[in-house]
Amino acid sequence: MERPEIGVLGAGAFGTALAITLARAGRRVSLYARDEAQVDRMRTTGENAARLPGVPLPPSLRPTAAVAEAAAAPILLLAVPTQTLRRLAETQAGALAGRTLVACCKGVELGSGLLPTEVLEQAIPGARTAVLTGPSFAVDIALGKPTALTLATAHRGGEALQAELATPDLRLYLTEDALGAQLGGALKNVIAIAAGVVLGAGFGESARAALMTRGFAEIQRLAESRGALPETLAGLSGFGDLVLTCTSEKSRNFRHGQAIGRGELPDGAQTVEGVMTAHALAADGDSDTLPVTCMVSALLKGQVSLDEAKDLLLSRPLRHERG
Ligand SMILES: NC(=O)C1=CN([C@@H]2O[C@H](COP(=O)(O)OP(=O)(O)OC[C@H]3O[C@@H](n4cnc5c(N)ncnc54)[C@H](O)[C@@H]3O)[C@@H](O)[C@H]2O)C=CC1
Ligand SMILES: O=C(CO)COP(=O)(O)O
Repeated sequence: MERPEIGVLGAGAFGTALAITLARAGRRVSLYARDEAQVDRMRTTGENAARLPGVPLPPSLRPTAAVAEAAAAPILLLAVPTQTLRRLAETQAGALAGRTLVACCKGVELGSGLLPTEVLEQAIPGARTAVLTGPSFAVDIALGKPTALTLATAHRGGEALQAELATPDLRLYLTEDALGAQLGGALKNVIAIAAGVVLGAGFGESARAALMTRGFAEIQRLAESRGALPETLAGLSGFGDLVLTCTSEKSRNFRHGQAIGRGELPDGAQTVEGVMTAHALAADGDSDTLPVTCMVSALLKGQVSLDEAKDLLLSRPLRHERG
């Protein structure tokens, strides 16, 4: 029996990489981009030069500018930035209804404080949702390098979905803790900005390790207070992604922080999820429970200087390590 087609909505770096690995594994995949010119270029050149230059699109991958064509598939991967997810879901609610919707984004929505699956469930009542998250750079997935991710869904049918989305290069670990998986993925971007600031400002790798440790404690504190499972946070979508994003210059969040730490202007054209997520969480939190997040938000808004941020980041009051 032929396996169902998969629709990927959003032809950025991550959506294109996921479409490529699935198509390479023999799946029929349609990749929706809202920009017709981009679709024409992908069809004629056989690559997504804007986001993943040099990686060929397999023949079973069909770029399309018709959302209904991609959304005809029973499983849809929504690979757009968190802050644009609601608009996509609301404007295409009819086409998305009745499908399995897999959020492939990491962040917290500004204003509502909601996580991606919560946004989808609000925009499309009764939606069957999941989230695909964890440590992976799009370029690694696209090039067929081995990657392990978390597939999280609180709905039934997780095993079947796992079987549909796993590829030889993309190993998927299943959990029902969609809350923990999403909070880990959202917060690690904020900590990665802070890690970039620390290195960019020349505070050194030892300071970054201290910051990552405190950042991880912050992720655990917030997520567990909301009911996430500790093992989720210790897994790929939490600790795993924190390590990758805080230690690689391939990360846009890390590079964003690095530029700020160096006193340079960050590249405003990139998707840097941690910026809005920091503001969203800081709006709702306080510097006792979310010290790094609140500091990153204040630094990004220009409310504290780099020197003040350094003190806040690295010179916390002496106390017991477990505190
Ligand atoms: N790039 C990476 O290595 C990874 C990215 N992610 C996550 O994937 C999500 C997307 O990031 P990227 O693909 O890297 O960003 P990107 O900036 O490369 O692409 C975002 C794409 O979304 C499209 N888009 C925005 N609003 C849309 C709408 N309403 N309808 C259709 N398309 C729309 C844009 O045109 C753009 O092509 C983010 O949440 C990111 O954290 C997750 C893992 C790895
Ligand atoms: O989420 C990612 C790695 O897992 C990609 O990180 P950036 O969005 O910082 O590039």
